[in-house]
Amino acid sequence: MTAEIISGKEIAAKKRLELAKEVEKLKAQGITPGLAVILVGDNHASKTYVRNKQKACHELGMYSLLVELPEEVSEEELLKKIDELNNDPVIHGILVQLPLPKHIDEKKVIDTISPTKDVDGFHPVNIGKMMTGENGFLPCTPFGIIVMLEDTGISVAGKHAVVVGRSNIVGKPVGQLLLNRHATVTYCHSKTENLKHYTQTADILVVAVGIANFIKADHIKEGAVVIDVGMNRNEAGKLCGDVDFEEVSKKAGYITPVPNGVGPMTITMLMYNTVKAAAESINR
Ligand SMILES: Nc1nc2c(c(=O)[nH]1)N[C@@H](CN(C=O)c1ccc(C(=O)N[C@@H](CCC(=O)O)C(=O)O)cc1)CN2
Repeated sequence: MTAEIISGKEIAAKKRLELAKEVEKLKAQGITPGLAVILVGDNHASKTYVRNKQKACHELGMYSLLVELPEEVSEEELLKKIDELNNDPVIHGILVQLPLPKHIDEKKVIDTISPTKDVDGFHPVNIGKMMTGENGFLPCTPFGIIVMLEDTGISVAGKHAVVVGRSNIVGKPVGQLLLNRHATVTYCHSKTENLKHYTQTADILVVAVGIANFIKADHIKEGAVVIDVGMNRNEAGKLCGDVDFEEVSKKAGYITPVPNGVGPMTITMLMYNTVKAAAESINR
């Protein structure tokens, strides 16, 4: 079997066309969705992601504000800036690009963002809402994975979904979102014994471990849906995922590539959440 490629790039482009129309409608009502991105320090990768977020805003006709703070900024100053943005009516969404320097408590920072502007979906209020299935903001990468599955016509209900990785940003929430859609979910992680025992029974396998080419063909079941959230550099410095695409794509039913798989969906769902925040601000 040769897997069908799920192109996040193509699905993201289609979703952005739909979003552009929503932005137009909001603008006709006098509201321009506005996103504030806070970048602390000069991490090269973070700068690229932030630039791409700004570009996406501009392409959709949204307002984007970049707040650049030096690596040495104090936690207090950062929290003060967030508070200012919480009270700024032209800003509907706020995100602090991660990772943050070691001297800043990430949890405190996330907790300071107003849940109504938390377009990353990382605030405990939004995480709680996700768990109970209430209306809130869903974290962008897990949300993007669900949209990719839906767009490809892959049904989740009743399927065995195995998530390898348990980060707060990807692993835990993607398992919850799959559970909310009636999958039977198994979480695996670095302490899991006999990983293959679980991955080989997965109808849907989501991998977010941060180890290049970690998942091999013998980890998966013939015809499985394989979602690769990894973003690593191989020995040659080439971008690659957590899944050995070369061999796994010969056995899987569907597979996401790296690049152009899950990655482009992350920024698209961020735009979606910002438009949603702007629309919901009308009724407050
Ligand atoms: N506040 C946040 N910080 C971080 C998040 C996040 O969702 N919110 N996620 C990641 C970084 N990230 C967005 O911020 C992100 C990473 C990768 C991509 C992407 O499109 N990747 C491309 C490849 C890019 C390349 O060539 O290097 C792909 O997979 O095709 C988008 C967003 C950590 N921080």
